[in-house]
Amino acid sequence: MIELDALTKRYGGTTAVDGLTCTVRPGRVTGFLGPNGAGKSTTLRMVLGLHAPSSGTVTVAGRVFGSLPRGLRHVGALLDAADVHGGLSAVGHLWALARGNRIPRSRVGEVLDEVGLSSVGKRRIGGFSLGMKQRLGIATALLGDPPVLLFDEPFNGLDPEGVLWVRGLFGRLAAEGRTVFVSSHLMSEMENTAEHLVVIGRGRLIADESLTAFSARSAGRRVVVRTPEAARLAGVLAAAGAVVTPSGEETLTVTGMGLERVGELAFEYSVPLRELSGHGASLEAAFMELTAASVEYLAGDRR
Ligand SMILES: Nc1ncnc2c1ncn2[C@@H]1O[C@H](COP(=O)(O)OP(=O)(O)OP(=O)(O)O)[C@@H](O)[C@H]1O
Repeated sequence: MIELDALTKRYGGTTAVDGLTCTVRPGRVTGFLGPNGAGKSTTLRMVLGLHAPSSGTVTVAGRVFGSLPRGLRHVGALLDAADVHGGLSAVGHLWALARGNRIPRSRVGEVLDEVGLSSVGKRRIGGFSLGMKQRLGIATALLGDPPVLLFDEPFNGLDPEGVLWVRGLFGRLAAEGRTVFVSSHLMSEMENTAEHLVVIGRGRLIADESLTAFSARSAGRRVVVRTPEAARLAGVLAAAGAVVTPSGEETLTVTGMGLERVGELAFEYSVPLRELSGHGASLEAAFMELTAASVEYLAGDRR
């Protein structure tokens, strides 16, 4: 597992990662979510020992990763798919890495097969599309058959078929008992990918919970109630602190009060109901709301 303890990184006056504490567990896909500039890449670089923390610690399987020999066998990572030597072939690139990490050559063919690049293995990487580079980056991460895998924005440049394939792959890797930590700035990408979420904003932890718990929190935010006595019910609900908006002759939209309480009050005041339903914000909207205060740049500078 990956353990972050009060992990902090400062660049001059900017605090990119600010006292982050969490544990990323094996056997499930953990989504690492945050708006642009939240500190995701910086965190992943510290996990890999590429950047030293200003304070706090991060360990992989109980050890600082930089101190582990033959790194690719312990942690596989896709950070920046474009960061490859364009003059090499995919096979050449992977061979070089396999040699440096004492990984058998046979793994090169296996991982190219796994990511669907076998037929272009001998072609120069410089001619690859962004999606092909993403696949090569994933092949690189898988090369050492590591128990811990990090992926920074792996969906970038992938077509819908590619997105589905990556989701399936991550699910399989997690089911094999590996730790799979995947960053994204889009909740929609994580919705069908991750089982657990770590959400950050401006370098700070905002949420560390299952996707189910996150969904439950965002569901039922708006209650729609239909009754022939809409005006009377509106008065009762407003007096109890809800914000009530009529949306039709018999229909009210209620916020600031849960579905159960609306039902209880209607019962208490003998208001007959024809509909009582909870409507959630989309997960994307819930995520945006959660991180709104920590977005680095807002359109129109609405800060
Ligand atoms: N080498 C650096 N020098 C100075 N500031 C940096 C450096 N690297 C990152 N930062 C700053 O740290 C903050 C976090 O950046 P980081 O790239 O980790 O965020 P991110 O969540 O990965 O964003 P994105 O989704 O845009 O990739 C930003 O304000 C960024 O400008």
